[in-house]
Amino acid sequence: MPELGAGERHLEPERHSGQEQHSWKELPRRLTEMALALWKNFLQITMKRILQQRRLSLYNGAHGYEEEVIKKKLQQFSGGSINLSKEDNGIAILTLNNPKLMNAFSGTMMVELQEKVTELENWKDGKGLIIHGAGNTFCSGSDLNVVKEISNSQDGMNMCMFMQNTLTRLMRLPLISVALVQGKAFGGGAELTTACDFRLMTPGSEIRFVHKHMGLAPGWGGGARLVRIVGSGAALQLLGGAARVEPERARSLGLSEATLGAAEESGALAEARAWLGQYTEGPAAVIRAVKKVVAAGRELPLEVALRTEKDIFGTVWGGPANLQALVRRPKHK
Ligand SMILES: CC[C@@H](C(=O)O)C(=O)SCCNC(=O)CCNC(=O)[C@H](O)C(C)(C)COP(=O)(O)OP(=O)(O)OC[C@H]1O[C@@H](n2cnc3c(N)ncnc32)[C@H](O)[C@@H]1OP(=O)(O)O
Repeated sequence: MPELGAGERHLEPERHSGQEQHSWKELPRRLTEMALALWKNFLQITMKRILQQRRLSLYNGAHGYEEEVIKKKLQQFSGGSINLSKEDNGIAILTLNNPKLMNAFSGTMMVELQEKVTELENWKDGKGLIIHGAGNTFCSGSDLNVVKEISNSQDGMNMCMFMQNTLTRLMRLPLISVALVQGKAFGGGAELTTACDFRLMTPGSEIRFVHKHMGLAPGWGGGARLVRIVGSGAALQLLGGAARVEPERARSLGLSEATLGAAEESGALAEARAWLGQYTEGPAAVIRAVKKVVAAGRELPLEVALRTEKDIFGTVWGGPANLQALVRRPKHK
């Protein structure tokens, strides 16, 4: 062994007592436990972030999205209105009201749609929503007079982000939503139908993603949602072909749930109410919980969706409706 200088010492391999040798063997298990704990912590943080994100808009300042600036620009283009009627039975009717222009969206209608979605987010007794157009037609997309005025990149991107924010919030409302399609749902109007949970069509009505003919692709989120509704192949055909989708084809694609008997407004609305009523019968808290569970399953990664479902379950378990049912003991014949 070489001689050491003052203050130096031999670096001997550490010798361990029996107990210390035992703890080294435990190391893989302890490391696994630590890794698992870290993974669970990561998942919980991710879930919290996703849930927070879901409450925040899709776009914000980080994306160069200045909402007040955009709203001010859109409000320069007036015309038509978005009317909302919230009923005691928990069903709301939202009417796209610009019949002179086939219910095309003016700038002020885009801003009003956002305001109505905010009102619906704050309606705690809401269970269902029917969106339809005035004058026996659904919606012809953006008002082309407005489109001409905002055809520059910045304004176009701003309108795109504004409408995506609004339609994403519409899609996530804790209400079961139906687009009642009479007449034409073209361009942005077709995209609006995909932000609803269901579409019901009247005889002779048509959903058509005409974007290609406008030198465009969808911009209100309708492309992404269409893929989730009909699959990527059918979505590519409908978008690439700017295809006319009449009630029968819509049914076969799963784009529409039913073709109604009535073509005129009052009859079609009555049928749509009856159809939706099948799924909104019951306490608002329960119907809203059901929609939230499905919305989570539709959008979130499985483990996050499961934890979200657990949290939602906790809001109804032992609640008034649950306790009353336990007393009633309904027979599900
Ligand atoms: C992200 C997509 C989004 C965007 O890029 O911002 C869009 O949605 S772009 C717009 C896409 N929509 C269209 O291109 C539809 C254009 N309109 C039509 O194809 C037809 O109007 C119709 C919907 C098939 C109905 O045809 P018809 O029944 O023959 O009625 P008219 O054509 O006579 O329409 C009546 C009246 O309404 C005016 N109109 C219709 N759609 C729009 C619109 N999108 N913007 C502005 N004005 C529209 C039409 O011009 C008629 O008015 P008058 O000419 O004054 O009579």
